[in-house]
Amino acid sequence: MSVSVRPTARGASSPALGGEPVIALEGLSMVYRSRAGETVALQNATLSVQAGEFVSLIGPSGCGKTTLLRLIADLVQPTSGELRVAGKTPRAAREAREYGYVFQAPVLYDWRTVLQNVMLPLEIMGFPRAERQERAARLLKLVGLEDFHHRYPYQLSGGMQQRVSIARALAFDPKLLLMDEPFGALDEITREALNNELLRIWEETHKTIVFVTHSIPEAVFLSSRIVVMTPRPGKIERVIEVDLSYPRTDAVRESRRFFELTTQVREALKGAH
Ligand SMILES: Nc1ncnc2c1ncn2[C@@H]1O[C@H](COP(=O)(O)OP(=O)(O)OP(=O)(O)O)[C@@H](O)[C@H]1O
Repeated sequence: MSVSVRPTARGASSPALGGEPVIALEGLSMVYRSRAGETVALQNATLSVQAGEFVSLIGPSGCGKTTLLRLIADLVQPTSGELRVAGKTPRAAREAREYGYVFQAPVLYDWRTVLQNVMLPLEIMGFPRAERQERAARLLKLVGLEDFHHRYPYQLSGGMQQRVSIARALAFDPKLLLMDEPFGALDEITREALNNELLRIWEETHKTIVFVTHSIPEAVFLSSRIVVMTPRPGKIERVIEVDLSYPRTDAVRESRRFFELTTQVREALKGAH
């Protein structure tokens, strides 16, 4: 896979990348109905994500971040509004395997090796054996696990298991990666290491990433834009452009601008309350 150098702060100028947005939502609402009553999980959300952006969704518990990701992934259907993913309806996008999904906890099969876990979606879709192996090996190299093909999930740390999940989510080489707080359960040091890894993968593969997090520094470090959400009803409060240039290194975390941006996001979250 070739490594490309991105324009600096490409997120800040991402609309200039042009073309059809990878995700376009307009006036999107989602109301869950249960015996306990109705919950407005998302109200009148409008957002568009361009190819190659790294967009984080941040907000307090229950503000609809997972719901928004699940709507994009066609795991739930909106109550009203418009949603296009890769120019298609969410259903058509799911059927065309336009996205990969990484869950909060790694969902791996204990009885399959790392390699077999990554090959699973390809196996289900009937890819020939040689191609399955070649793709899975390439993806494991991408996530830094080329020496762990024949280990089982229980033999890996939590961070390594999430890397396997990321490799598997990329099996069909989707344009879009949806990540629901994938590093939330990890200690701070491992989390920062995986943040660095994820940015490297993003820069190498040119994916579009939508990333849910509760962590302000994580959102600022990774994103080209941060979508700040409010709870009850879940709304998009503000979208903050992150004008830090890529590639981002650990030094970025200690820069004045990083501090200013984390403060800006914190203030927006407070305002949202
Ligand atoms: N299947 C469901 N049925 C009923 N209500 C639901 C369902 N799923 C989510 N909700 C409600 O919708 C709202 C938004 O939930 P969602 O999981 O999207 O929030 P979130 O921002 O991802 O929260 P967290 O940060 O805690 O994961 C919450 O009030 C939640 O209780």
